[in-house]
Amino acid sequence: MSGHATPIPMTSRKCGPLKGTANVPGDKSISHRALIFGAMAVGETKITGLLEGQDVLDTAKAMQALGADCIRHGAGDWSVHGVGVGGFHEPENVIDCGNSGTGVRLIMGLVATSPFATTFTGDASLRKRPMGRVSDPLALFGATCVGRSKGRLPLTLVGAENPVPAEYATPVPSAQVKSAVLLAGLNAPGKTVVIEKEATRDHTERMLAGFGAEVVTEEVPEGHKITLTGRPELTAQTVAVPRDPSSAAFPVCAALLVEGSDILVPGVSQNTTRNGLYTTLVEMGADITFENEREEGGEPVADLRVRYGALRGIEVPPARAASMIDEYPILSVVAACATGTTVMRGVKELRVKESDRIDAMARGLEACGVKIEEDEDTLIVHGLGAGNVPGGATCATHIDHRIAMSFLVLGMVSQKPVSVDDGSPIATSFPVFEDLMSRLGAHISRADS
Ligand SMILES: O=C(O)C1=C[C@@H](OP(=O)(O)O)[C@@H](O)[C@H](O)C1
Ligand SMILES: C=C(OP(=O)(O)O)C(=O)O
Repeated sequence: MSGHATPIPMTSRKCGPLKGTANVPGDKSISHRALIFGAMAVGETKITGLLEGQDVLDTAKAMQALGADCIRHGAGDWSVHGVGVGGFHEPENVIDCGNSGTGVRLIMGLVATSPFATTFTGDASLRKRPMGRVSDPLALFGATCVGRSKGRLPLTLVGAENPVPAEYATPVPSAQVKSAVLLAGLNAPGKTVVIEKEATRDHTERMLAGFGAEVVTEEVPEGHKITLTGRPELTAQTVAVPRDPSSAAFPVCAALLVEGSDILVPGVSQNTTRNGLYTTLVEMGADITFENEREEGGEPVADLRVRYGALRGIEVPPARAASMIDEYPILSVVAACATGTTVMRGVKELRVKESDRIDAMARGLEACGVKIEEDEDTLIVHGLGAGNVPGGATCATHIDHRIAMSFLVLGMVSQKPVSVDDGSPIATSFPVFEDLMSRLGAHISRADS
């Protein structure tokens, strides 16, 4: 049964200017998909820059359990020997996706059109998250799911023996739901269609095309329509994973807030379905330059030069939410240190992430002396201005890596240190966070050190 590591309390305190180069790890979304597509392709897929965070390692184990061989050659350097579309076998044991919503939801899609049973579980955070948003559309292909009440994990999915293609309009903006449907569609005959009102991250569509599937995205009155032709032959590829803009957000925001900082964050994906935070920070007055813009591994990337400067609160357009969904926790820290009010609306999806992120940030910021307002779909932060956040609290992270990293960034600029009750979940997405931030000049310590 999935557990979760022994809690690691951590504290972050005021530091001098952050300086140097921050080589953040590979993109988590692309890393999951590189392993999954490699597992479904014929031949050997070579991956460089793979994120070796626990979420991605759990997906590698799952691919292995389904019959694909995932081999590590060195840091971030992996190969996958795929079994071809429809070539998976029934796993002998429960698939444990740990803390990863992306892992479990994409793999549910992957096995929904294969004629065997797969049982999924995860840690205490993942077992609270809604899976009905994926099992509902997968039923259209002929799959059945039995889980705990409200579709919670553990659940068993029995894949369709004679899958039929499906057409599905996603009721929530979710790349995980979209991807689960498209992955199921790969082993169904005919055309599978997903319609989403707002564009969400498009790594699945890009990678489907890159591995040789026929996939067409069109603008229609309802939003974006993606049509996939089923039962393609996917051919093994070489995948260079760009650096993760969601991980880069932490050193970038820390450098914007810590007086005198000047850092370089090279090779960060600037995919427009992911870069909403950077647009928002620039609107707040951030000194970020996007240097050496180029294409790497099929994604637009840039080197970010980031310098400290005063920031002002803004109203974040709700239409931008999907492109910065994982960045609201760190944005709310930036907002607390800006002058004026930052209004974040249209963010209710944050309530079903690794934790209820609106609640987790609101309670922690309040404990650190920041005034906030919230409702089901909104978080409003009343900024105190640079250097004026009192801090001095221990914030609960609720098994959520982004909450832990956000409060540790706050500790770098608050008057008194900020602690988190458990920094262990940071290893799911950014295992080198402490080391990387310390090299830049941050003071982060563990309770036992
Ligand atoms: O598809 C993906 O890789 C992801 C999609 C997003 O989740 P939703 O699909 O739930 O919005 C995001 O929050 C998550 O970190 C990664
Ligand atoms: C929401 C996240 O991941 P997942 O849904 O894959 O657990 C995240 O990394 O912020």
